[in-house]
Amino acid sequence: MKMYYENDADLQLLHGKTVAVLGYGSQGHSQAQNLRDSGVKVIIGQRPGKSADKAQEDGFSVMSVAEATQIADILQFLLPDERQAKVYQEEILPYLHKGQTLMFSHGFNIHFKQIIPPDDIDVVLVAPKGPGHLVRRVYEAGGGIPSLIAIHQDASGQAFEYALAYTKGIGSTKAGVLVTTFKEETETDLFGEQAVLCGGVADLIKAGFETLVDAGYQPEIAFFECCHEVKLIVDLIYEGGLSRMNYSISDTAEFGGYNAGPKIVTEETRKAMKGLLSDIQKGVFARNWILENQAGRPSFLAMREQNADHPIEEVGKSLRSMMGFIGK
Ligand SMILES: NC(=O)C1=CN([C@@H]2O[C@H](COP(=O)(O)OP(=O)(O)OC[C@H]3O[C@@H](n4cnc5c(N)ncnc54)[C@H](OP(=O)(O)O)[C@@H]3O)[C@@H](O)[C@H]2O)C=CC1
Ligand SMILES: CC[C@](O)(C(C)=O)C(=O)O
Ligand SMILES: [Mg+2]
Ligand SMILES: [Mg+2]
Repeated sequence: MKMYYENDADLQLLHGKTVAVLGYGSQGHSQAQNLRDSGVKVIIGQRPGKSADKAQEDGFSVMSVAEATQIADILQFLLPDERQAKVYQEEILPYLHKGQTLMFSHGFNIHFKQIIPPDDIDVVLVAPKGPGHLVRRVYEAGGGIPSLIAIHQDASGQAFEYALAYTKGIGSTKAGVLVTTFKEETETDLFGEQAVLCGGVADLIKAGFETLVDAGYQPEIAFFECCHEVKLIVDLIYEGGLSRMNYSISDTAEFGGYNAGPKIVTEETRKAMKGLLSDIQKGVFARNWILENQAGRPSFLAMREQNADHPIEEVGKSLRSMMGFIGK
C-alpha cells in the first residue's frame, strides 16, 4: 500500500484557491489554522455564536455557511456528523456549483447516503486520524497527524491531487497519508472509536478505578494508577510501539501484563468487538444514531451526564488542578 509524504503533494495547487472550513469546532479550528499557516486562503462558514466569535478572534473572515459555499472552491464540511444532512440541504446544496470540491473528514453521511451530492462536483475525504486539538498541537510542534484520503466523485479529474495538497496543508504528509474508500474509513473509524479508543479505553479505566476503590484503596491512588498513567504509557507506545513500553516498564509489569491481558480481553470481548463491527457494517449503529438525534438525544444526554458525574472525574479534576504544567 502506497503511503504519501511531503514530496508527493503539491501545495501550489491550493494557491489562488479559497478553502471554506464549515464549522469551527475541534477539527475546524485546527484544519483552518494549519492551512492558513501553510499559506492557503481560508474563510470560515459558521453560524453566529461562540465558535464564530472564536474564529473571528483568531483572525478569520467569518460568514454564514451559505455565503461561504458561494465563494469557496473547496468546502471542508466540519459540522457534527448528525447535523450535516440538514445543513447540506438548506445551506449548501442551493449554492453548490460545478467545479467545487465538497470535502469531509468522516465518511458517515456519504457512506450511509444521508447526503447525495450532484454529479458535477468533486466529493472527497480528508480524514485526520487524530483529535482536532492534536491536529493543531502536533502541527505547531513541527509534525503532523496521519490522514486518510478517499475519492467519492472526481468530476474535475484532479480530485486526488487537490485532496493530497490539502493533507499537506494541514501537516498530514509529514506523518503519512493513505488512500481508502468512504466505506472503509467510515466503518474502521466507527469501530476504532467505539471498541478501542473511546468506548473501550474509557470503560477499562473506569472498571480499573472502581475495582480498586471498591476494595478500599484511596481514590487518588486509583486515579493515578488507572487513569493518569494511561497517557504516560500510551506515549511510549506512540513513540516506539509495545516494545518501547516493555523496554521502559519493569519486567514485573511486563510478566504480569502478558498473563493478565488475555484474562481481561477475553474471547467474549473479541466476540463483542465482532458484534460491534457487524452492527456498524449493517448500518444498525448509523440508524440508531440518526434516530437518537431525531428524538432529541435523550439516551445520549443521559449517558453524557452519568459519565460526567463519575467519581473518577471529580478526583481527577482536583488532582489536575495542582498540576499547572498540564495544558488547558
Ligand atoms: N473531533 C475530531 O477530532 C474528529 C472529527 N472528525 C469529523 O469532523 C467533523 C466535525 O467534527 P468535530 O470537529 O468533532 O465537530 P465539533 O462538534 O467539534 O464542531 C462542530 C462545529 O460546527 C458548528 N456548527 C454546529 N451546527 C452548526 C450549524 N447549524 N451551522 C453552522 N455551524 C454549526 C459548531 O458551532 P457552534 O459552536 O455554533 O455549535 C462547531 O463549531 C465530523 O464529520 C467528525 O466525524 C474526524 C476526525 C476526528
Ligand atoms: C477517536 C474519535 C474520532 O474518530 C477521532 C478523534 O478520530 C472522532 O470521531 O472524534
Ligand atoms: Mg477517528
Ligand atoms: Mg470518528
